[in-house]
Amino acid sequence: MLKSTSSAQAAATPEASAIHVSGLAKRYVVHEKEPGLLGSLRSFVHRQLRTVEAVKGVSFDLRAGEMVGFLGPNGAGKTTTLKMLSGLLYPTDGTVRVLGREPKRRERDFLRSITLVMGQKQQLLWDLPALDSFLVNQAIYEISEADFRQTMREFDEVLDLGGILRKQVRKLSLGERMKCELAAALLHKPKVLFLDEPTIGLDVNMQLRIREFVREYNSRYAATVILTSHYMADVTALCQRILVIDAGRLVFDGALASLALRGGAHKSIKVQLARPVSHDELTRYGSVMTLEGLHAEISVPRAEVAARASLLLTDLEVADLTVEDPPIESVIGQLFQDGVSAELEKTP
Ligand SMILES: Nc1ncnc2c1ncn2[C@@H]1O[C@H](COP(=O)(O)OP(=O)(O)OP(=O)(O)O)[C@@H](O)[C@H]1O
Repeated sequence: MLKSTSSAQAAATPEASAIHVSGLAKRYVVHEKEPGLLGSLRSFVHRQLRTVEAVKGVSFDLRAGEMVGFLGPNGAGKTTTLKMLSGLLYPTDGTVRVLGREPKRRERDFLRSITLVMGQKQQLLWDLPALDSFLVNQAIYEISEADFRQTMREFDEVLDLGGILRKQVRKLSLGERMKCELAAALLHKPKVLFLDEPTIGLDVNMQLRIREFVREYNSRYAATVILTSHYMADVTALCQRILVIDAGRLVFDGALASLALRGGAHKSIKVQLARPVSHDELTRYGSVMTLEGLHAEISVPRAEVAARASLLLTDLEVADLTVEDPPIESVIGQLFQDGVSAELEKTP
């Protein structure tokens, strides 16, 4: 697994970690059945079982107050890992400690100090106003009336909950519901947050609002946060360190910047042309990523950016030219495409 030096230096020792994970593994045994009645009968007589290795020997340590992005393609093992960290699933193998406790024991103190928010699952009661679910949580977590009011005021400042708390949850928009879900999950002021796709399906403004809320909560309460998101903007806005998991294995643990640099052996030259140029013509300067009308994006080796840009400016009529790092999602996408996990496993 690849570790960037900066993160290795910053990494917590197991004893001092808010979250300590070592050799964590989860295997699911899946019952497989052919479709149809015949399949059901066959499976009744002879059960076909298959083992899915969802998480394979994952290890990392997080310091208290650290906010880490947990990335990986679909089915990589992110949700399974978060469920093990929050005690919803028993690990098949390995050690997990969250604030010194073993999640699978689901001890009272442990449950009071964590929260798991899953963007795709809802915890609020569907037919009741969100406020009713908040009151249920107030009772469950034994939050005093004064603390409850104070927390509601704080959350309202960032999330603007005013007009929506008394509406039936099923009548809320997705964004409004997500704001309430987050607030309800954090009412008891947990010290550790597992956020699984908290912004999924939300528009850009609402994503910003949720991000702002998470940032504010993290800085106000020094909470440790693990965040999964398919929106890289969430991760780049909130996390300096990222963990990348692929096919159940941790393939990168380090600074976001160093991953961008590692994957970014290329840069993008974006040009606005003054007159149309053919695709073939542009390939002389690099690999043409897009060409739409007079706008083109060309990927060039990092070391040759200056030379290629100056050639472009000399040869063609250019109205505007900018040089940019490729977006981090394309860097990560490229890493997976190149079969990087196999390659990185060999990296000491
Ligand atoms: N309850 C289950 N029983 C059997 N297999 C499961 C179960 N839950 C997850 N899996 C399998 O484990 C693997 C990891 O799934 P997981 O949900 O952890 O991935 P993920 O990284 O969260 O994916 P996504 O980004 O799509 O949510 C997948 O192959 C999935 O099919």
